[in-house]
Amino acid sequence: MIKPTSVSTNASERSLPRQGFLEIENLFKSYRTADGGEFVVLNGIDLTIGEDEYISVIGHSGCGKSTLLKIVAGLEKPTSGTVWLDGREVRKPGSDRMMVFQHYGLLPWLTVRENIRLAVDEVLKNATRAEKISIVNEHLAMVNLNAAADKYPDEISGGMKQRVGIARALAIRPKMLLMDEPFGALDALTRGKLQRQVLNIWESHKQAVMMITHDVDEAIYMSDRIVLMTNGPAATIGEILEVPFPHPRNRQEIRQSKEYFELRNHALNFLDRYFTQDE
Ligand SMILES: Nc1ncnc2c1ncn2[C@@H]1O[C@H](COP(=O)(O)OP(=O)(O)OP(=O)(O)O)[C@@H](O)[C@H]1O
Repeated sequence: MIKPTSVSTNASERSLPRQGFLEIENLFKSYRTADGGEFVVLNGIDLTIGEDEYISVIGHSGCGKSTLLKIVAGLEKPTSGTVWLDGREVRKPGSDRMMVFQHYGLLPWLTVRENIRLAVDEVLKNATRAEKISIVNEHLAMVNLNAAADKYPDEISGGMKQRVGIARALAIRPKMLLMDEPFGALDALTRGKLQRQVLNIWESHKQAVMMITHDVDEAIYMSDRIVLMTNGPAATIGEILEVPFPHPRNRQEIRQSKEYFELRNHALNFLDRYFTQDE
């Protein structure tokens, strides 16, 4: 039997001391419409994420997942509410949070190595040249890209480009990794391999991760908790599901279990319920 963890929006609870590494408190986001009205995207999001917790966010298209991630990244401002990271309010982008996008965001005129190096130069300003070279090499190796280090983005596959994006994000040692459908553009085989690679890295250097996905199996395989969002407009968190499998996980093994089946069905039923309401 799947028991969603409670989703609290009780104001009195928010005055308790902060316990999470990332704390999203009573977050609202709306946009002005052309006719001067208000389009509410996020309607009161409360979420706490632990220092080494891997969280997935699932919801129907347009419900506001990317908006939520961009607010945590500091790329968008909330209309009201607050995001705290490690006790400090998030007001703008910072090197303590790195984003990985679905469409890579690599600079085409730089090689794989130079793309990673650029981020390291920008952020780790006090590192020596030798330290920077060693960080870049370490992260190239982490995602098995040594052989492609001197190639340009045009000369490598989509899966390899995504590995460069991940290496670049990790190389600056952020406190938190924010991933917006990082495997969404990849074929199934490459996606599976890269999911495992990201988990290997995360299992050896645990950190807070918030990942948007449309794939329930990916969310169960990778994350500690799954945040299910209701449909937009005015989306909020519907349920949060605990994933009961310890890391490291074996995809084939967990898929055989009754808990996997129940969790998957619970998440899919939640999404179906909201989809049906839309029709
Ligand atoms: N700058 C903006 N101005 C006005 N509306 C916006 C803006 N950015 C996003 N929206 C609207 O906010 C809603 C949520 O968008 P968002 O991209 O966060 O959804 P999403 O859940 O990530 O969608 P998808 O799964 O399709 O990527 C959408 O209706 C979108 O049109």
